[in-house]
Amino acid sequence: MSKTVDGAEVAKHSTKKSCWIVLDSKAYDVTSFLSDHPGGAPIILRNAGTDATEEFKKYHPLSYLNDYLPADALVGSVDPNTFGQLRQPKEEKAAPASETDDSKEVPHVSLCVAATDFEKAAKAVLPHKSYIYASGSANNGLALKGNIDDWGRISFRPRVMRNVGDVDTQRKIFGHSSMYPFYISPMGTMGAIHPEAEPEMVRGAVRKGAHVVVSTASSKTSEQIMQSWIDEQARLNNGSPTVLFYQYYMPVDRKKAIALMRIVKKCGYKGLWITVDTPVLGKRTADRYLQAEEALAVGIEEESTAEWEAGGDNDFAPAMGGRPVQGQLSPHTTWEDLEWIRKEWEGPIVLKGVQCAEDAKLAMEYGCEGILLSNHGGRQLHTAPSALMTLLEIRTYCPEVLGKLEIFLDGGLRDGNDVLKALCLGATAVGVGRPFLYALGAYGTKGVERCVDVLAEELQTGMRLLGITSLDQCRPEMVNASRLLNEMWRPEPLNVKSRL
Ligand code: HEM
Ligand SMILES: Cc1cc2nc3c(=O)[nH]c(=O)nc-3n(C[C@H](O)[C@H](O)[C@H](O)COP(=O)(O)O)c2cc1C
Repeated sequence: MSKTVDGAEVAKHSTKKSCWIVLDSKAYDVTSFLSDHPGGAPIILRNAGTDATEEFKKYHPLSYLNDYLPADALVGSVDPNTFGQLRQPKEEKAAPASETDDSKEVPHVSLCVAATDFEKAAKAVLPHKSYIYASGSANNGLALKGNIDDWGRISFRPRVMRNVGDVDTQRKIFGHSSMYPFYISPMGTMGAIHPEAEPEMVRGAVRKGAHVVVSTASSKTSEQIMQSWIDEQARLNNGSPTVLFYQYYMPVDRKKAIALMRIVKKCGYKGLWITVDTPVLGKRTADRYLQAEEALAVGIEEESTAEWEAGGDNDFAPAMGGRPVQGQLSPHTTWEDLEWIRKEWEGPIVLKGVQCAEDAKLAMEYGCEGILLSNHGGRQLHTAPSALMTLLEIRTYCPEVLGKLEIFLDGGLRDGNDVLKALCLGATAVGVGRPFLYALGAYGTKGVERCVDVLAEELQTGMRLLGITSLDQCRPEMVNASRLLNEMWRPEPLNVKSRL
């Protein structure tokens, strides 16, 4: 039996020298955990001496208390009659005036006419920290900018007079029909974006018949997310083609890695998207500024995270706030790991984050069923290539990959016509990330549905104007990629003579 403590006693421990926090009606002494917390010390300090259960649940399951806190951190159960004596949390830092829109009003969802419109709406309602998390990119943002720009640097070569009365936008991903050739990209920590988190996103997707790739770093468990799919399907008499795939950050610990894969399999996820572009976390500049400001605000200087991000002896995956997450991803992963993964996972495997022709070829040789050309939405390597650039490399240097693997692209897709360009160049389907996250943040399920509709309408119009009625008719000659091809990587010519 643990002892009982008063709220007033807990409230006294609200500094970095002695920091207690109430979670699930129990008080914990987290003083020594502060510097280990992957979400940073400031967020816990802001909640020191308070009941932080609801805030905590936004980001992680209660089971984390057992998983990550030492057993002696438990101080005792809080006397329910003394909850009123607990401290109230410190206000979250407001966004700097330059960062905010004048109005906090969310426009009516029907005013979101383009996928890019959801960002403004989300910025108006999301806590500043959540918006920074969603919108952030690596270093000075050039990789993200390149992603968006490159879609505009390919133009169409349409055919006319081809009877385009009816168009069919359906596409199969590993045999699973989707209403559209785009799916919702995996994005972690949706609890910071919407209180219902991933299930809210899934409900919108199921209603519209679009597939979803669920992130390992989700706020809800794989089981909870799958349950939301089951429930929504039941509500629709199992009438939606939507299926869920799983994005896998390989835990460092092999036992944990296998256990996670078994859960994913048992839940019924239809494919494993293994993220390979994140051996360490990229430098999320906007998050870093925010963390430094938060740390100063609660009276601690931001400790350097350089050591963590280099991987070191600890292994980490991305976290909101730009901090590494302990034990979720190994910088030591190699191609050979695919062998044991294959033994555990019979379904399709997609490598998420392939960024050059050589690796595309290796993925094929190692027996993967798909590759996702992606630079993680410009959040990882500074000036990493856009997915389009990588696709052009593959077409040039190892076109055999295109016939063998399912090819996916993501990053910067903001228009149904971008989707069409990818398909003309041989993609099976594409992933869309931030627009759906912003739509979720601003409008919940309704926003997710609207975002699907916006992209779908552009796609249908684009197909008609391009002169096709089904996606099988997409051809490389329907786009002009010359500008990008001019800039594509070429091997150094072998006959270059040294001037030395
Ligand atoms: C006191 C016990 C706590 C433990 C054991 C704990 C544990 C963790 C762990 C393991 C992570 C890594 C990310 C993940 O796996 O999801 C994390 C991230 C995070 N935590 Fe905590 N945490 C605690 C308290 C809190 C509290 C009280 C808050 C907020 C009020 C908070 C907010 C966050 C945030 C914002 C992140 C980054 C989100 C992410 O990347 O998923 N944590 N925490
Ligand atoms: C907020 C956010 C969180 C993300 N979380 C993950 C993740 O947990 N796992 C992963 O493989 N990719 C993650 N990504 C990358 C996306 O899956 C995808 O590659 C990228 O967002 C596509 O670019 P777009 O946002 O420009 O559409 C995340 C992206 C964002 C914006």
